[in-house]
Amino acid sequence: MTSGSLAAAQTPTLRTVVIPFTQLKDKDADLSMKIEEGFGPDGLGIISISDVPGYTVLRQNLLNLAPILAKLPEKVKKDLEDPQSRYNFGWSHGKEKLESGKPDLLKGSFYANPLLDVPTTDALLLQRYPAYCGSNIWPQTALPELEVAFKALGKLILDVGLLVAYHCDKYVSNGIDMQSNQGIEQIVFRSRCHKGRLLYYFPAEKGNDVDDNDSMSSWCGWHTDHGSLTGLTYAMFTKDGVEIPCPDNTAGLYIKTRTGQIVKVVYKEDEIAYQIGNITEILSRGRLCATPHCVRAPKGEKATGLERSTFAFFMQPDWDEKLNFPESGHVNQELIQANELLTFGEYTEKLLDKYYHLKNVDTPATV
Ligand SMILES: O=C(O)CCC(=O)C(=O)O
Ligand SMILES: [Fe+2]
Repeated sequence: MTSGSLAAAQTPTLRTVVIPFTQLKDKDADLSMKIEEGFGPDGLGIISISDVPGYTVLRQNLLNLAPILAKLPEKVKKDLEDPQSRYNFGWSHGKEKLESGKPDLLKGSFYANPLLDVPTTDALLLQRYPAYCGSNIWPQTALPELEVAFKALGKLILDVGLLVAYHCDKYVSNGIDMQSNQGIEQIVFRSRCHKGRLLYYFPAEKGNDVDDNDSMSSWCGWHTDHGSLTGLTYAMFTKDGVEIPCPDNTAGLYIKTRTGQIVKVVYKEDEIAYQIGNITEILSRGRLCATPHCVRAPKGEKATGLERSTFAFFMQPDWDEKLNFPESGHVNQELIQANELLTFGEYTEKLLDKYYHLKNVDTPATV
């Protein structure tokens, strides 16, 4: 056994904190214990919502399309690319970099705003914030079902996410003075630049493990998401397009807890998982913590031909949202002067200026 697989074998597998939808939609319910257990300073960093009406079918409808999209002719996929937005809209394959610095050919992504096809036509804004303000590109002839399925699932994950955000705000405002319109719920509700990402992890070829360094983050590198809140589906594993249960239980999503322990997290197929992004950690003054996570590829014989499809929905503030940054004690605070009022777009721009070399290190649509 190599050191990497030894580490995986010793890594505990933990269940997410689960909130049934009926409780979540009750605005009078006191979910503070669960929010703290999931997102608080000692929390695991992930909460899943069970029994969301209509979710199972919408998940299947979209995830089934990921392998079909990835196998469209190269020419068709090329027409779905958008270099202007640095591949933050439409099809993206091999445009991002892995932790090793090599181009990421392991997965293909399709990005779109599930709520707005054209968030703005302002040329200056488009030039300044192409990753946020760009327009959707749908495969209208090659795969017309994609637009319908993407928008339907995205809308549902956002609606449930707004309820999660409501309960997060209730928990946070219990401890600190927060202006009512500065909560996550309002920020997410007002935004015009949400981003959905349909992910397809290509299968390993026989005898050619994707995981040459045997690391935990072999399929998707360690990162925290940049925005407010991320919704995640349970991934679908397929072989030759036919759904199968994942044959390697060390493959999947891993999280680094607040104490630095790495755990594999599991949730059920019909649950929607939510994680906290960096901006929420900053605005909540650390009461809700961003979630470091990565994805481990399956290994060995069993991995041959195994494909993984999933969907992430990045709920992020509008580019124009003025953010009330705390004076101190948060990540990236060196970028912000005391009492400086920055919009989310300006803040992202500063991050990109400072960390340009990190741009596209496996965190597209997140910075
Ligand atoms: O593939 C996954 O399950 C997670 C992907 C992810 O973390 C991301 O796209 O930010
Ligand atoms: Fe992520």
